[in-house]
Amino acid sequence: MASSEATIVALHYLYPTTVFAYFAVTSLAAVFTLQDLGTSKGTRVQLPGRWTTIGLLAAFVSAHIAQLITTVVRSVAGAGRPPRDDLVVGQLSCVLVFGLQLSRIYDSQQPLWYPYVGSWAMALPFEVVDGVSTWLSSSRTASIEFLLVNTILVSLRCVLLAVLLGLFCFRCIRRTSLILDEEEQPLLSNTKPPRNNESVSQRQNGHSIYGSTSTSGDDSDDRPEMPRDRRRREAHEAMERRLEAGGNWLSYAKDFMIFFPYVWPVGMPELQARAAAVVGCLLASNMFNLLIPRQTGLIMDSLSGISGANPWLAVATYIVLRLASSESGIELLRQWLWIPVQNYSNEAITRAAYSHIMYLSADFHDSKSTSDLVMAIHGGTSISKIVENVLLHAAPMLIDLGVAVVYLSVTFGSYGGFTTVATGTVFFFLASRLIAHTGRDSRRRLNAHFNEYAVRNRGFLGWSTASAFNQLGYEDNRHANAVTTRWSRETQYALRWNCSVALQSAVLTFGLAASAFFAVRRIRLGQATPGQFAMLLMYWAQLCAPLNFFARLGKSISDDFIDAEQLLDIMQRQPLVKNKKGARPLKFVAGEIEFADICFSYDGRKEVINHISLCVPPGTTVAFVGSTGAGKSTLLRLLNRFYDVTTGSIRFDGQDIRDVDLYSLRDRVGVVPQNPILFDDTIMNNVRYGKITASDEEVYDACRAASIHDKIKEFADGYDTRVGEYGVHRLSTIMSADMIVVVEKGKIIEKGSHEQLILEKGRYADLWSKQAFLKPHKYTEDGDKKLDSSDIVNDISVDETKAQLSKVKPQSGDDGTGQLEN
Ligand SMILES: Nc1ncnc2c1ncn2[C@@H]1O[C@H](COP(=O)(O)OP(=O)(O)OP(=O)(O)O)[C@@H](O)[C@H]1O
Repeated sequence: MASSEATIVALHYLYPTTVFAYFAVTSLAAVFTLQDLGTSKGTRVQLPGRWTTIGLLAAFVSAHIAQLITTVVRSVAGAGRPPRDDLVVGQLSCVLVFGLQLSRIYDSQQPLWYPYVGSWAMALPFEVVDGVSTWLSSSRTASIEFLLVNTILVSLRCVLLAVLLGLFCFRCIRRTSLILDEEEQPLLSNTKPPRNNESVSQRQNGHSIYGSTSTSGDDSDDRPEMPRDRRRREAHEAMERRLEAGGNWLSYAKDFMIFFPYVWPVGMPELQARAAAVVGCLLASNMFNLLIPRQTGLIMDSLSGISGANPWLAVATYIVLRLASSESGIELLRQWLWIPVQNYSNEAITRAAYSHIMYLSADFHDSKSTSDLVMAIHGGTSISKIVENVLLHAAPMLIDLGVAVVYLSVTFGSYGGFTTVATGTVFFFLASRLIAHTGRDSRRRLNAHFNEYAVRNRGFLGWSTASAFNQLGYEDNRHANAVTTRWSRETQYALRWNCSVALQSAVLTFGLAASAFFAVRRIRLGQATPGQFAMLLMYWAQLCAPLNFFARLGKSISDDFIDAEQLLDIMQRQPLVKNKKGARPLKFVAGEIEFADICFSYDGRKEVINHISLCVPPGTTVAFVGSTGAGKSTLLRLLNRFYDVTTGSIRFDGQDIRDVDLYSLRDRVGVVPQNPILFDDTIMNNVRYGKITASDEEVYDACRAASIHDKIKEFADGYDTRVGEYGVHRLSTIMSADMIVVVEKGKIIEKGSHEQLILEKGRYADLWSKQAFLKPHKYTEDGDKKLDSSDIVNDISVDETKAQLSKVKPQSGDDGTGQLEN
């Protein structure tokens, strides 16, 4: 008899535990393998109508609640004592497990079937066995009314489960016949394809598919997408693409392994030892988390005389434990150990990312804005945050929670364990849902905030235009709307945030209330001491932090992955222009350059350089002249191998520049670009930039060779004169060049000396006649001369200018935007 009783007790615990374990494992597997993400990999069997399922499951949960009430009423009213633990905890657990299923089905438009259907199939035999065993064990002791109600409720639950399973089977059969029908349908459906810019997440039932990190949803504004939003959207889409390609989170995370050498201090035993010691500290913290509340209980028991222990000793032990676990104890040690490891990781990632980016070729740099690159490097530090979150926070907290459940179950019986698990589960689901909602409100709030600033800035910047068009009122209104929207969203966010905090705290308080109730009951039965009650209160307060952390963990990891996405994409790129295998250093002979019938296109569609052939003999000066966009800069970029020509070849002293070592080539080619950001420095440092290790004497020699040494010496500060930004292209240099090459639409249309081209009265003369090179400079508000990036310093005298202009006859139909490169 005792053994059958024990079997029934075990059954009451086994039923919800088995179903919950199955449901949790299969749900996690579905999330992990992305099966819960909808239909992108083909249609799948759906649960019977969502609302039908919700209705049937709600009735099933209600039947459990009804049975719980019946059990409590029967025990208290009949026997005058509380019901057995297994009966109450068993029923409560069933309410929790199936209540969770209910809330998840309610939340999801297309729930994945097998975690649910599988658990219903498992529940059915448990229900039958439970019903029969209760009948057999209580038939002699219980009243006929109780047996009747119990039988009705158990039968109802069995019927509900059978209906749910039956409906699902019916669905399966119908789907099979639909598939057979579909095989006879035309291949092309009438369904509209998704819009190009529609992200995968938006295609999945209007929901974000990867948790709460959606950038879609109703947080969009009418305003144009800001760089911050664009970066986030692109990273989010890249994440979705890679997730879909990988098929599960493990494959997805595997790509991030390229960061491993930066996160884990490979080859640095001291740092590795520190990381290992940190794990020890975490385990010690886990121990303190248990020992401190326990010691509080022991103090209480010693003070009340229950335990007979020395209260002074108990308090002293408490103080020691407290100190050891505090910021002056184990925390300090942990930080001391961990900070160098953490900083190593941030430093290594930042340095590796910068280096990698700097060695990528021009195609990459031309396609990215500086802010994109800066933000990508910044986002890379999230990698170490993920590792820290998982290893240093999640793992110890999981241990804390596990210990809590076991310890409370041992001290206060199954009720104690159950209330902890139940509160934790409800809190987790509630908090993660609330976080998703507040996350959306937070994005809306931030967007409104940035919009307000943008409108205000535009208003100030465009004040003269708004005044001239008499639109100050319109701008004022626009600003007022932006401010109102921003503050209404701030209010919305603040309210939702506070409500969500209140709700979470209420769940914890109810959990505490239930635990306290069960604890008091046990103390009154003499099964626990008042000291253990004090321990419970303290322990419970300690559990809030891990619960809060876990509720945010999913979103925080997913956000960190998104932040690191851009850097991952960059780190996976390889330069398009790189050294050939076995490339030899350039052999410098005299410095002859030959463009041999070269063609080039940036995008593979539009020819930017179109069959150009040109030979530049050693020691000659060639100036490239032509309209904006003619291809002058591109020619020089090709010479420097920023890109490789599509056809033809560029030869340096007879060697194809693609065959020689890239860096030996660049050692020989000096370029001063139109926007020489790095050249706002002294003449000495500018000349030395070509060879950083050059001595002053070598710099003088180079300038003597270029016949500018004497001129530089004439300046007040000589070689220490600062050239300033954008001050290095001179008109006189172009006029005195040995050869001027006029480029138009990627072709050479004229070449010769200045005098020859002026006399030819072609395009070059045309540019002169339009005074394209002689346009007055713009002046800043302070009266300083301001140069555009493409400006050329007009350093020829007024008389010389007049003389040159008199040689050319004005012609019509020119855009007058000619520029020079030399
Ligand atoms: N990175 C790039 N990607 C795609 N197209 C480019 C890129 N750089 C230049 N182009 C295009 O190639 C053409 C030639 O540009 P290039 O800069 O060589 O002209 P340019 O003669 O030097 O003009 P400017 O005098 O204004 O500097 C233009 O149509 C330009 O828009």
